[in-house]
Amino acid sequence: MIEAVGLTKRYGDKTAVYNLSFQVRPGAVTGFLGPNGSGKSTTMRMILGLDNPTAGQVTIGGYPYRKLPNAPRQVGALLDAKAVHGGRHARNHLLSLAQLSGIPARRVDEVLGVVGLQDVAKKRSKGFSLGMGQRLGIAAALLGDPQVLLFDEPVNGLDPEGILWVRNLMKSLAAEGRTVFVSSHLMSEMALTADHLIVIGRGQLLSDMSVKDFISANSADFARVRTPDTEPQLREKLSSALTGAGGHVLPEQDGALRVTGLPLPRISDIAHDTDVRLWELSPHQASLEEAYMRMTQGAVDYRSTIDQKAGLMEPLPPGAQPPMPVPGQGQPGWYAPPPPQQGGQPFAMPQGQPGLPPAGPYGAPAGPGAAPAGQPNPYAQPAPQGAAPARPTAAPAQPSAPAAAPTKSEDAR
Ligand SMILES: Nc1ncnc2c1ncn2[C@@H]1O[C@H](COP(=O)(O)OP(=O)(O)OP(=O)(O)O)[C@@H](O)[C@H]1O
Repeated sequence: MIEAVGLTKRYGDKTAVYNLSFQVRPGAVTGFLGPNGSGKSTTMRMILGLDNPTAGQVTIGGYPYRKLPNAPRQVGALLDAKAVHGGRHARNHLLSLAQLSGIPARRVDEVLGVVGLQDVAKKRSKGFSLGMGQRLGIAAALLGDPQVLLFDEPVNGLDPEGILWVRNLMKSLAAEGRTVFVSSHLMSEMALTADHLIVIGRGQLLSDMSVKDFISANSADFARVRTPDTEPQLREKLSSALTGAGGHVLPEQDGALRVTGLPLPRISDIAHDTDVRLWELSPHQASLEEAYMRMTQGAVDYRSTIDQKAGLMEPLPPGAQPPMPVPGQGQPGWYAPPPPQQGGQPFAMPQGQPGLPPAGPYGAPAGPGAAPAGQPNPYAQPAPQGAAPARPTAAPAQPSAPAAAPTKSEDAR
């Protein structure tokens, strides 16, 4: 088991991880999710002893990584697939790692087979594609047949078949009773791969629960209702009637209404009773991707500005309509509205925290992410009430590269 308690990491005045406490249990795949720069890699480096926590601690099987007996045989990790000597053959790369850890050479050939690189074993890794590099990194993680495995974005650059292979590999490693901790940006992929999810934003814990609980807490059903575009007053009329009947109504970007709290037949009856024609009445379920976006939207550091494409766009011909955005399909700035529980938490709380105090800054639950005694929360700047999170007007500076040097990452394997 991996256990973090009050884990905090500061780089100068930058707080990368703040008071993070969680457990990663054996026999399950635990997904580690968070937006760019939220502290996933930093946390993984601290787990692997590549960075020292500023405060708190993290242990594997009760030991900090550096004190773990025979660590390379107990813990395997893929942190940075590019942390490879490009001039070495794939097999030689693995062989050198194996020799450093007292792992027999035959194991190298076994893992090359497991990751499907046996045919390119004698090729220099600098000629490898992104996906082949990921496979080589996974082979290195598996080398010591460890009980604890950490993967930082293992599906990065893999084709659909590779993604499926990684998914099945993670599951089978967990089914063998191993501890599998895997970071990703892809909620949809994690929903298929992981049993448990830990979500962080700006270095703080946002959610710690099983995928099953995450789905039931966040996949609210809703109805999409459209009235004739040509008669906006009908939309207003229906909206008031639905609200009066106890529904919760929110506008969609394309002019439709998103209704929760009323079953479809009731919506239909209300429309009929108020003499409003409908162009659409359809059942929907908020996707996990939407729930994740909603959960992390206050903790996103790097956001694109709208590309104005000044002078590049063809003017629309007179009378033509711009293309309709499709809800949930990633149009810039579109987020699902909050789930139906009005006045409740915007998202479900971590396990074992019933009756938590109100959400902390950036939607972080005040419980697990709350400032430890005597330590001010560096993120505790009040967000403007009711306002969307501020968007930078210019692209922010590129975050500095993580500190883990290739040699260090190799040590961790
Ligand atoms: N060595 C370092 N020195 C200074 N700042 C750092 C260092 N390593 C990470 N950071 C900062 O800490 C924050 C967390 O970075 P980290 O790489 O852990 O995030 P992440 O969640 O892994 O991001 P991504 O999903 O983009 O890989 C970022 O703001 C980053 O700039």
